[in-house]
Amino acid sequence: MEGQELPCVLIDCIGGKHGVYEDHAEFLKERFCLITMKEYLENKSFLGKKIRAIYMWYHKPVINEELLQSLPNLKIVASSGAGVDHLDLNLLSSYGVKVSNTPLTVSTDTADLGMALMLASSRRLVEGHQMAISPDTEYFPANWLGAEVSGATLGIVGMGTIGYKVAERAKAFEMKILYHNRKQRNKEEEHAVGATYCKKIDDLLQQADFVMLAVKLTPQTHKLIGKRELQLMKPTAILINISRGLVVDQDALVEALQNKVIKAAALDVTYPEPLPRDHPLLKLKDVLITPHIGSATVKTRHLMKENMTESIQAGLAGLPIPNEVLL
Ligand SMILES: O=CC(=O)O
Repeated sequence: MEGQELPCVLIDCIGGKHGVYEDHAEFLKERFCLITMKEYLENKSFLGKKIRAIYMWYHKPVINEELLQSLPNLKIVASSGAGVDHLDLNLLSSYGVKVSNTPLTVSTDTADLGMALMLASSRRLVEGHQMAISPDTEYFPANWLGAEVSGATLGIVGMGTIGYKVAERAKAFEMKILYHNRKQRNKEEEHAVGATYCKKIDDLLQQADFVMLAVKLTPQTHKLIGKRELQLMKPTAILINISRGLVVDQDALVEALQNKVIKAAALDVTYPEPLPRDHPLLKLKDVLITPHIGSATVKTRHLMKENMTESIQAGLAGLPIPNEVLL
């Protein structure tokens, strides 16, 4: 690359709680001229014309029409993760900007986390830990009861890449697997993991001991699980959400948990994130919340960075973009 000008790529910032990891930034700097939002805002008219791609790490920087108008040479937005509900795809397309994501990279870890949430909530791991480390050493594990995962019925809502990986894992736990897809049934995959298709989500909700949400957030899945759906679930059932908070009507979930309509919930996603500290979900004993960490492992985040880099390079070279998100 010596002697050649590196393409300018906008990032939010480096380091801190939300920025691009320092070692990722080093990798990126060998390939791109990185411009942080702060640098861009200080010299908008000059840098705006130079920026050709946005490396959008966990939804940052926020892209709106004002930003798009000031980046006349923007060709591609590489977004980390699978979901693209934080992007206005129509708006980007109207500016001729392509979009990529990293769906395959995140699926294994997200499915692993789904299993971890299912096991942790059913076996009450967080409560158990609190008890084990409490000053009161006179606790009685003999009266400690959870729900069994092995052999139980798992209902997967959304058998996409992540949902399928959850099913593969659940098979090893000898679970009975039900699934519901809004659009298509995949008989081959279904057969491979021994899953049963439920045309109606209601059938799945009524039978499952664990309901795992792995759908994309779209207008059709917005608050897909509300009061009616929660009431269909067994009073012993546990709801696990590894998709997006807005797939669940959170007020209805709080009410269902308070009234023991369902047993428990394990959520990697909520709305907003994080929840306000006085939110009722944070006060309920049968709720386990993780801070949206589906893909948060060293290996996956590293692969995401590589995928995003490849997409930017392909987009700028006019080549087919790996993981291009089409409208
Ligand atoms: O939430 C994470 C993702 O969309 O991959």
